[in-house]
Amino acid sequence: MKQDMIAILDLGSTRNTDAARAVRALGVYSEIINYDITAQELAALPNLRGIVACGGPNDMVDGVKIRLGEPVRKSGLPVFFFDCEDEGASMPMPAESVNIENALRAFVFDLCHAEANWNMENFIADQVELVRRQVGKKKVLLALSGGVDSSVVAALLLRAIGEQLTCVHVNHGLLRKGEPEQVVQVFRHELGANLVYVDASDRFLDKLAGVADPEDKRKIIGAEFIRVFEEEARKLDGIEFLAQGTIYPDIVESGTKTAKMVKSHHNVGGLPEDLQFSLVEPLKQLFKDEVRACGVALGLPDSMVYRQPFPGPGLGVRCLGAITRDRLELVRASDAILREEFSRAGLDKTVWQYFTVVPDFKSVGVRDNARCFEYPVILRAVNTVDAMTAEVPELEWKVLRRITRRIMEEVPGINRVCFDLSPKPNATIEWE
Ligand SMILES: Nc1ncnc2c1ncn2[C@@H]1O[C@H](COP(=O)(O)OP(=O)(O)OP(=O)(O)O)[C@@H](O)[C@H]1O
Repeated sequence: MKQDMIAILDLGSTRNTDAARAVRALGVYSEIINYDITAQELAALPNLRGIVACGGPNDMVDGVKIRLGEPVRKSGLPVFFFDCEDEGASMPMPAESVNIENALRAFVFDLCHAEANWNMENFIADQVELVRRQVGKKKVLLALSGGVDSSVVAALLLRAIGEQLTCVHVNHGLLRKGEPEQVVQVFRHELGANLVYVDASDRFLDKLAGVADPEDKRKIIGAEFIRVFEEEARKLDGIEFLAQGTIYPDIVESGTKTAKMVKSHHNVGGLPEDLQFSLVEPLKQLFKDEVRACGVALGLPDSMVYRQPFPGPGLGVRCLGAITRDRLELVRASDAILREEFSRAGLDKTVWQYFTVVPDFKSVGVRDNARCFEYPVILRAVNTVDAMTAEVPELEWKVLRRITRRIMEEVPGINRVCFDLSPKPNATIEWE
């Protein structure tokens, strides 16, 4: 293993993540570990040089106050107390962030003698070694959406185990223009992956026919995805592992031993009992920006690595009400124009998320000197830091006018373009 490690011991702090990021900012790899880690688990952590113990308000578990356990005390490793009031503190709590940073730096380098060798090359080399050790000669299955996380997992596993990996990409008919083609091009043709491409569009759209309620739509799409994936998995022989694009924020949001759940994390959950695989999750310690850096280092195209967030149910929640094929095409075509023009204006680098929505009602207009009765399209663009709140950025009229003109000219069936000015709250980012 190439990287030194400093472990962040979770003693109930709300700042474990900050601590991990602070250590990584010094160029040293860090992982968060549970307060009740055993001596054996501790000994298994590769190149562990020291421990940052993080105490805080969540220090009561099942009515008992948690404290530094015996395995850590007896490990002989240097311990730094970060924002921590444990009586065994070896350092006073620094008052200011600059002091914390200096104290942490002195701890990591002078006391633990860690080397600043955390970088993507070393991370990838270590994960390749760990995956090979975990998987041996066995086969691994990956549901590849073409999103950032599963794409980076695919690229990493291809490097680690090549032929032993099979990727399944499901086209549910709700993907953006060019997306399934890009997945096939990049993974099958450029990276030489075993890729099963399933065109299940008809199946999904038939199931969704006449379903107008957004929650019902999401449920149907999720359930059908599991069914399709299960069918494909059953066709393959001798698969023992399932790879997932779990990343660190997924784990934090699912709750740790000391922090409550924010939201349940859904990867490819819901497979039947007899299809339970062991999991391979090589990105589970990475933050989103690090996942992107990893994708770049593995040679994935920028358009895949820096793509904007896209909901699991895809365009299905942007084709409002009961989905019809004609309106879905209007969403797809207008979204492609919006993305093209945002990228031309450089807005793809500054705006977090941007897309179009097509409602299920028409309005009156004029086309070729005659009355027309067609659908409107709504443009949506938002900026957010944490997706809990979102603001609408000020865009140049010039850009909005150009998008409007192109949609009117190039997308038959649209006679009106609207711009959604609503922040979150009271609106949400997506319409459904
Ligand atoms: N159309 C699809 N084909 C194959 N796998 C899919 C598809 N959609 C979702 N998945 C699988 O389900 C996982 C969770 O999907 P979700 O839409 O929540 O994306 P995510 O967590 O943002 O991950 P990603 O960035 O890989 O899309 C994906 O990582 C992928 O493994």
